[in-house]
This record gives sequence, C-alpha cells and structure tokens, in this order.
Amino acid sequence: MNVAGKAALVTGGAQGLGKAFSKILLQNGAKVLFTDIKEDVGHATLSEFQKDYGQNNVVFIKADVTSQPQMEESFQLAKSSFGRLDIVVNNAGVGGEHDDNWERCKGPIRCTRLALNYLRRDKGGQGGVIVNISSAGGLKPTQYGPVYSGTKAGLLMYSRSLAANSDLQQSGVRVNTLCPSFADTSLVASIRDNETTVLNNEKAWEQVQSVGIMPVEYVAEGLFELVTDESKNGAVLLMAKATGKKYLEM
Ligand SMILES: NC(=O)C1=CN([C@@H]2O[C@H](COP(=O)(O)OP(=O)(O)OC[C@H]3O[C@@H](n4cnc5c(N)ncnc54)[C@H](O)[C@@H]3O)[C@@H](O)[C@H]2O)C=CC1
Ligand SMILES: CC/C=C\C[C@H](O)[C@H](O)/C=C/C=C/C=C\C=C\C(=O)C/C=C\CCC(=O)O
Repeated sequence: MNVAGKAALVTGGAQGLGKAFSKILLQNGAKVLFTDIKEDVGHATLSEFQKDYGQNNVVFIKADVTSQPQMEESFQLAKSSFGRLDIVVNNAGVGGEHDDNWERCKGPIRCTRLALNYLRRDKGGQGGVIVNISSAGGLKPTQYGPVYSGTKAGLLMYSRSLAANSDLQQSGVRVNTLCPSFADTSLVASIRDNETTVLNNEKAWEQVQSVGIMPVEYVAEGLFELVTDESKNGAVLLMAKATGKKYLEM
C-alpha cells in the first residue's frame, strides 16, 4: 500500500510510540487523525504536526478508547475530515499491573470492530489495514508484568484470529500485530522512576536495561512495514534492540 493520499486513525497519538506512528504516516503523505486522553499534549502535538505536514492533513480529538461513543465520534470525524479511512493503528495503552487493564485488550477490540465498518469493501469502504500494538510481552513471559503480558497476548491472538477470517480477507482488510520490546517512552521511564505498578520496579528496570531500549523512530519503521507490505496479513512482528525485526513463524 502506498500511504500517500490515504487516511489513518491512530489511538493514543499525543506522545510516545503513537506520536512516532502518526509522524511516519504523515511523512509519507498520509492524512492522520489521532486520539488521546491527554488534551494539552494532544494539542501541542497537533500544532507541531500541522506546522510540519499541513493544516488540513492532521486532526486531533480528545477521546478515550474505553468509551464506545467517543470512539464512534472519532471514526466519524476521520471519515468526514478526510473523506476516507484506510489505516487504523490501535496503539493507546498503559503500563502497570491493574485488574482493569484488560482494557488493553478490550479497547483495541472495540476500535477494531469500529474500524471494520469503515474499511470493509462490503460496507462501503475501500479495504485497508489495521495494526494492533501488542508487545514483546505478548509473546514472551514478563515476570514483573503478568497482567500486562496476559492482556497483550490476548490482543495478539484476537488479531491473528481475525486476520484468518476468510470473509474479512475477501472484504480487503488486513490485520497485523506489532510486538515491540522496550522503547524509549514515558511508559518505560515510569519503571525507571518507580512510578508504575509493575511487580518489582527495581528488578523490572534491571530487566529493561539488560534487554535494551529502542528509539521510537525505529519501532515506527516496523509499523510502516506492516502497513505498506500488502503481503502481510495476520503477521506478528517482534522488534527488539538486540535482535531487530523478526516475524513470528507459526
Ligand atoms: N514503550 C514500550 O516499551 C512498549 C510499549 N508498548 C505499547 O505501545 C503502546 C504505546 O505505549 P507508549 O508509547 O510506550 O506509552 P506512552 O505512555 O508514552 O503513550 C501512550 C499514549 O496513550 C494514551 N492513552 C492511554 N490510555 C488511553 C486511553 N484509554 N484512550 C486514549 N489514549 C490513551 C496516553 O495518554 C499516551 O499519550 C501501548 O499500547 C503499550 O502497551 C508495547 C511494547 C513496548
Ligand atoms: C517489566 C515489564 C513491565 C511493563 C511493561 C513495559 O513497559 C513494556 O511495555 C513491556 C515490554 C515487555 C517485554 C517483555 C519481554 C521482552 C523480552 C525481550 O525483549 C527479549 C529480547 C529479545 C528477544 C528477541 C528474540 O528472542 O527474538
């Protein structure tokens, strides 16, 4: 897929990986609507992007992926702003260990279902691609983040199962999963700064340091590959500092 002239919706795009995902799409000529719950950070990112990529090529809406009405409004706004929707990146998420963090799984599922109403050719769309942001922790046990790992594994298998659906394939929609290891964002900094609820901050931070931290721009290259390479459907791309990009073969 050539993203130039295409339209994307990225959740949690105000900062971190979501900002880097939005940026690589804009840099390559796509129009982007990004959502976030952080209104001030979202507006600052919007101003930066509008200056660099054009006033009409980027839209921000304060919207929470845990809210069905707010996400319905976000998808409608993307369609009315750009006249089309081709790419959806389910990125918004939080670190830490909380019982309600199954929203890490439920939020992207909610947004994937909404996305299908806009992308499917049999529903008036033009086909497209959904990329769900899981984690290396969705593929490998994370001893200090078991809820985190469990929710990300759930999202990964939801995405693979949906991608295997023949009706969906015929409707022109691909579904891929990106599994980054540690990347340089506030989510990882919160482990260093003892500001999250992983099971043992000190040991978790030692683990992060031994595995290594990737720049967000590098992870965005993986996202871009999953968006643009039309041979990829049901793909799971693991990215880690030491081993680079590796597709799951299973
Ligand atoms: N940073 C890392 O090492 C890794 C991150 N990930 C995943 O990447 C995604 C992005 O994380 P980071 O950029 O690292 O974190 P971050 O904390 O820097 O950015 C996350 C963004 O999502 C927004 N957000 C959080 N909950 C939201 C909600 N309910 N609705 C809308 N927006 C919401 C936040 O306000 C923030 O702007 C998450 O799904 C995370 O689990 C996966 C693997 C590694
Ligand atoms: C301590 C983790 C707690 C909270 C979440 C983190 O912020 C982050 O989002 C989670 C990442 C989870 C990563 C889990 C395991 C990572 C393992 C590796 O990256 C191992 C390194 C390379 C493996 C490459 C390979 O085997 O091919």
